[in-house]
Amino acid sequence: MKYAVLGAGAMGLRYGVLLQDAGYDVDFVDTWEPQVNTIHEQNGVYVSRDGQNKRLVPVNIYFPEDYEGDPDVLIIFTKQYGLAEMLQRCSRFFNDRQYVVSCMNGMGHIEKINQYFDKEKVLGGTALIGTVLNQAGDVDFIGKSGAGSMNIANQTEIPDEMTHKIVNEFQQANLNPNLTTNFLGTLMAKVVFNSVINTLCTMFKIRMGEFIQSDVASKLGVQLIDEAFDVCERAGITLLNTREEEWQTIQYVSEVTNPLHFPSMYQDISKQRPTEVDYINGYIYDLGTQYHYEAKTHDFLRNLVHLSEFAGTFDVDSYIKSVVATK
Ligand SMILES: NC(=O)C1=CN([C@@H]2O[C@H](COP(=O)(O)OP(=O)(O)OC[C@H]3O[C@@H](n4cnc5c(N)ncnc54)[C@H](OP(=O)(O)O)[C@@H]3O)[C@@H](O)[C@H]2O)C=CC1
Ligand SMILES: CC(C)(CO)C(=O)C(=O)O
Repeated sequence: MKYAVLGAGAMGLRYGVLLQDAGYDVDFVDTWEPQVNTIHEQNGVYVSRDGQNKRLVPVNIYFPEDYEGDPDVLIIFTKQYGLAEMLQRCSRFFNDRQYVVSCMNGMGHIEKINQYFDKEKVLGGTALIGTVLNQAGDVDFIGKSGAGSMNIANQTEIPDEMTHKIVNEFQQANLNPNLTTNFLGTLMAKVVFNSVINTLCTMFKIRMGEFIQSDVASKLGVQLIDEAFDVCERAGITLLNTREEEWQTIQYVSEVTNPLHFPSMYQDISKQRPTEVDYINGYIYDLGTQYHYEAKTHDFLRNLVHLSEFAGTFDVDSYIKSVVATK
């Protein structure tokens, strides 16, 4: 099948390059000018694995307005806050035959995708696959080949022929897809995962493997998992895992699959970009309030991450000068 990846950042490049390596036809579409221009200038994207064996992979990349392809499947990997613009700019090449797969972190994307695609065509997924965009045109695949895995579910919860075809091609690309029939439970299980690992590693600027070595890792993780599960139970969402399994997944991915990974939220903070925390811890808190439950730890962490975003972009020199001048 022919794929178009909308959002050729870290994860879009990972999925697209792996599918291309497996022999499938892939185009990339991005709105970030340095990314598209650098990849054109270099005649490809530099791809390494755990920082080693850098190779130049030729890829076709376009701005949305220049793309003339006719893809069967769209793979969407923007940040939550960048999705609306991407969809709007790409809508000229959407049609009702296309299927959409998105394994973005957080919640909020499905409603936006449904403004353009019926739920029969939408597959939501989650990726336990760490990837880092070093700079425009240069991406690092974290973990050994085939080490990560993903879950995927139809929004209708009824897999059709096309679903099995997509899952099969993702399998050929070494993405280790696991097809489930619990849409919200699948997506929310990853939100819970990210609400622990992304947020805490970002706050303390540590890798997943460092976090999990700490004596307090399980105490912190279990508290956040418990609150998130309390919210989901009230909202009638049956998560894919039990509370214990969720913590075991965090342990396994941090120790075995991705110990060297700085979660994507940390990457955002370090590049002085906004984070997705409102769509992760913030989503859990906001969902809880609809059921008269306050997930206070999630709200507190959300605000700490916002403080960190603020501190990262705050112009300290000008502030000190202005304070000194008024004295
Ligand atoms: N990285 C990871 O390990 C994982 C990430 N995810 C999730 O996947 C989704 C995509 O994340 P990811 O691929 O990491 O995101 P990236 O930030 O690497 O890329 C997303 C988009 O952001 C824009 N962009 C990237 N870098 C910059 C920059 N320095 N300045 C301005 N714009 C930039 C790009 O274009 P444009 O402006 O067109 O959007 C890009 O397509 C998110 O929901 C994330 O949480 C899920 C699992 C793992
Ligand atoms: C931690 C990870 C890779 C999941 O394993 C992730 O979702 C992220 O970096 O945002």
